[in-house]
Amino acid sequence: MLFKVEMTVNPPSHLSEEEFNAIKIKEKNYAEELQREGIWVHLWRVAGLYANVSIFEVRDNQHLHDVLMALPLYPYMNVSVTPLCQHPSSIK
Ligand SMILES: O=C(O)CC1=CCC(=O)O1
Repeated sequence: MLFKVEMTVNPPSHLSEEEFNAIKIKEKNYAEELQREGIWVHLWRVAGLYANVSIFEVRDNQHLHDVLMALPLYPYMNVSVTPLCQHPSSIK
């Protein structure tokens, strides 16, 4: 199942820069692992914003939920999920 996931990061004011940077390193490692596994299929920065647009390929809704809940930055993000299906004019 394919999903578009939009994430906007809201850096918390109660963490030091060092503490927040440590979470960002964990997020990067987790994102790279999911990309290697073929789960995080696309990861794009939204120009001008601390936000991304991503495509996830997962087994089912529960799998997507588990993947997103495990994001180290999850407590500091607004996340929006949109289910995708085949477009009738797509040649893929
Ligand atoms: O910077 C972001 O958009 C949040 C994020 C997702 C994966 C990652 O490494 O950072």
